[in-house]
Amino acid sequence: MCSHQTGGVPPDSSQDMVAVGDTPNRLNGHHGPNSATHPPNGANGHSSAKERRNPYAPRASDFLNNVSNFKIIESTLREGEQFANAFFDTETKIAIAKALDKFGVEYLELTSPAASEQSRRDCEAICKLGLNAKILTHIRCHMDDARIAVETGVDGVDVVIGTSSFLREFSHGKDMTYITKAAIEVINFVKSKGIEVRFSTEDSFRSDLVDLLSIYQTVDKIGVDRVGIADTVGCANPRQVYELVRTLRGVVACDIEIHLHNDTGMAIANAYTALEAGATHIDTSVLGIGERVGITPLGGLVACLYAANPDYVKSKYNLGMLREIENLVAEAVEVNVPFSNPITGYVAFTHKAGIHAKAILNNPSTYEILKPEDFGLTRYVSIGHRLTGWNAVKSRVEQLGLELTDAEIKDATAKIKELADVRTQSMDDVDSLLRVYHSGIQSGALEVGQKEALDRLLQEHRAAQLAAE
Ligand SMILES: CC(=O)SCCNC(=O)CCNC(=O)[C@H](O)C(C)(C)COP(=O)(O)OP(=O)(O)OC[C@H]1O[C@@H](n2cnc3c(N)ncnc32)[C@H](O)[C@@H]1OP(=O)(O)O
Ligand SMILES: O=C(O)CCC(=O)C(=O)O
Ligand SMILES: [Zn+2]
Repeated sequence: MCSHQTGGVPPDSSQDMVAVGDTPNRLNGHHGPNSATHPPNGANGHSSAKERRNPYAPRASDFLNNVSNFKIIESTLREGEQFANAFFDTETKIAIAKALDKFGVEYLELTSPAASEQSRRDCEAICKLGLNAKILTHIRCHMDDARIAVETGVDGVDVVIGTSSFLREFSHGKDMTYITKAAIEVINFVKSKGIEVRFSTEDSFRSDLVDLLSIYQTVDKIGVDRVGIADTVGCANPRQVYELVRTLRGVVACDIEIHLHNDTGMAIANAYTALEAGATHIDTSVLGIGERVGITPLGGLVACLYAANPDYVKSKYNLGMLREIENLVAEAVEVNVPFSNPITGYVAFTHKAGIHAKAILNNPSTYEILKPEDFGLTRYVSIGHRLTGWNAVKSRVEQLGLELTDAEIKDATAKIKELADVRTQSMDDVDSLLRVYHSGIQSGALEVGQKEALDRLLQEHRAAQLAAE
């Protein structure tokens, strides 16, 4: 495992690619009329929703749909602590809790105070921080745990018990009659303390539907604040999630939370679908950490819901903090942010192929559904490779303040490709080539198509550089 990472910044960003939006000063040049840094459509070049209506875009019109009306129950400090690499000392827990609170999640779920004496003390300490987020703790459906939980100062208690035949037989060994009785007792007890209570069935998607609906109906009638569905083994697909949540929505009046494991890579899609079907609360953890491969990742869920309704997501959460939070947690559990992570993966906003680069430079909406600037991040266009095109090179020529005709730029592009067929060219390599090409043209030492003359100029340039070093 590696220890440190820097999500959101391509590793060689200074080497072989250019940040679109770099200042003229830094690039030692000016912006021409078709400058790559000033796409034509609006401030950031993204078209407005009205301008480009997509018939397949998410619809919020369905009366059950909560895609633009949900709350996040952030469980890094509970489910996340179940991640194989996790050990959070008090200081780290507090740092994570504060960061998530600043980000704007509505709830923080903490490890059961019954787990250990330090867990109980940490739970109390986080309750005393006076955060905006409501603090929940997560317990077994048992009075012993409930008694400890309500003394910690939490705003609510999340109660869970397995209902699938697997867990009834091999975990707690209790039948539905016992489970229902225990649920009623624990819920009434927590309610009597004047705090929120949620009841959840573990392994819901491998439980009997009649059992599930029956127990949810019972706890709803006695005034539980929320019921929870859990895809504990990550076996559910979006259609199954939609059907179960929608069915439950017709049976209970209280809020519906969903907890989704990512064993088959479905956790984000399933969370989205659950909201479409009427779920109100989604469990997340930073980077998805949790048991095995974990649960719905906070960043991935935010990306998905931002794509559906950017204004709503921007109004709720401090999106510029996402990278910092992921780095904080990644460091705490000694993992890297994955290269392909939504939003913060180091290539999340890097465009490479010439066809993409041209369109992106004209209007970023062509190949981007998320605006990097909304997350405090930067878009990059990679140039020094064999898939480059003259439009990307032209944008660099303009950023460098060089004056070349289109024919000359195409000629220089051919040279970049030739060199990049041998090895990827760093940004410095590209810049040197363009400067040498430009001065060759200016001095009359070079004309379009004079390959050998260009090779000679480049060799002279390299020799001069070596001598200077
Ligand atoms: C799917 C999930 O992630 S659920 C949340 C998981 N979280 C945790 O496990 C929190 C950390 N856990 C712990 O610290 C410990 O497991 C404790 C303190 C909860 C219990 O520890 P122990 O008493 O030593 O029991 P152990 O962990 O070996 O077994 C779990 C016990 O809880 C019972 N149990 C399991 N799930 C539940 C439940 N949802 N409700 C009530 N009892 C349960 C089991 O039957 C078993 O009881 P037993 O002592 O009669 O055998
Ligand atoms: O309490 C819940 O809803 C979920 C518990 C859990 O972590 C799981 O079932 O995977
Ligand atoms: Zn879980």
